[in-house]
Amino acid sequence: MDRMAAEQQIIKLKKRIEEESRHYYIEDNPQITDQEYDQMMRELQDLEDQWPDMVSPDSPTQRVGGMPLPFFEKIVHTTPMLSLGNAFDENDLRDFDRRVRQGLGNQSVRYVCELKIDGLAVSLRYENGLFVKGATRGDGTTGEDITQNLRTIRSIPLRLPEPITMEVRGEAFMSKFAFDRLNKERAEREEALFANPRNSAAGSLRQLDPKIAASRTLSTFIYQIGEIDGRQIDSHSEGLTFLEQLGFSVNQERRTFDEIEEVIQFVQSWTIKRPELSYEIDGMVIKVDSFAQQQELGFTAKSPRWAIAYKFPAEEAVTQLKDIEVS
Ligand SMILES: NC(=O)c1c(N)nc(OC2CCCC2)nc1O[C@@H]1CCC[C@@H]1O
Repeated sequence: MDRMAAEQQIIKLKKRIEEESRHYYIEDNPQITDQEYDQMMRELQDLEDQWPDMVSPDSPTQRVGGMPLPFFEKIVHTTPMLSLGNAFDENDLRDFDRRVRQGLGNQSVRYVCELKIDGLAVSLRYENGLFVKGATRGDGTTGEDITQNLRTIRSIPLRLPEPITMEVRGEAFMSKFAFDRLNKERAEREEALFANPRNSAAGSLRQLDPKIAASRTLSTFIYQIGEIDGRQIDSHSEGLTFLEQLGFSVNQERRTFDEIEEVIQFVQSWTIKRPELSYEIDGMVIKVDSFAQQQELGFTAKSPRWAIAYKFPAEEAVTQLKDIEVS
């Protein structure tokens, strides 16, 4: 195969692999067999070995980085990654709604209600459409640069369909199935077990060797646009739809409501349906949808006045005690 043909074939393979990855990791609906996928990856790897100058950072062969790092660099977030105030019962949600309506001088309010994914908050930076940097939340202002570990997560696009410069935030997590499988493997190797999926996701992303992170099946749900060049987005729900169009994994269980009583019904329904999910949630997040209204409401010292986390009642206390971090 001559250079021109190789270049065309590499472009074609990257496009096909990208599409199949989205079907498999984002839509959870694979269109080809694992063997066919592996075959395409092998063909791409062979071509890149023959034509090394044709390897680009967004190639799926470049997800698992090189050498383990000696330590993680610190990163200061361009905009702080906020924490959330908590609501523990329905009346706390009604109080939140009252504060919001007072703050808005009794305008009508639309809420977006989301599952609160029980994982590790991460920030992803894209420049001209390329994934360039990823960090843990840290203390909300300064996090750790875990770019090479985040690159191994298949649901994180290495390149966006448009050359956008933006930052997005979301939760990296491990599904219940992946968690059970990992602990089974660790038990067989007589290694300490992870107490829960959140700890196993955090422990996996804090591995200095990207090959270990790559061996752990991690997922993401992206839930916020940080800064973004140019584009005009007026509401949180619009932002989430935009994130989906860019190929991010965005949780589908979100709903919008105009009354807090409807939010309360929805929250109660998930308190019951929670065990059916393939991943762990520790509550719900309720946000004022309009960005103009979010701006009007502003922030307290550490969290937005326009959002609140409803925390599900803790399961029997003993499960909380087990929650001891393993390395
Ligand atoms: N864990 C979640 O599913 C989640 C979510 N669905 N939405 C947000 O919204 C952010 C942006 C505005 C304030 C918090 N945050 C979430 O988790 C955060 C990460 C750190 C504190 C909260 O747990």
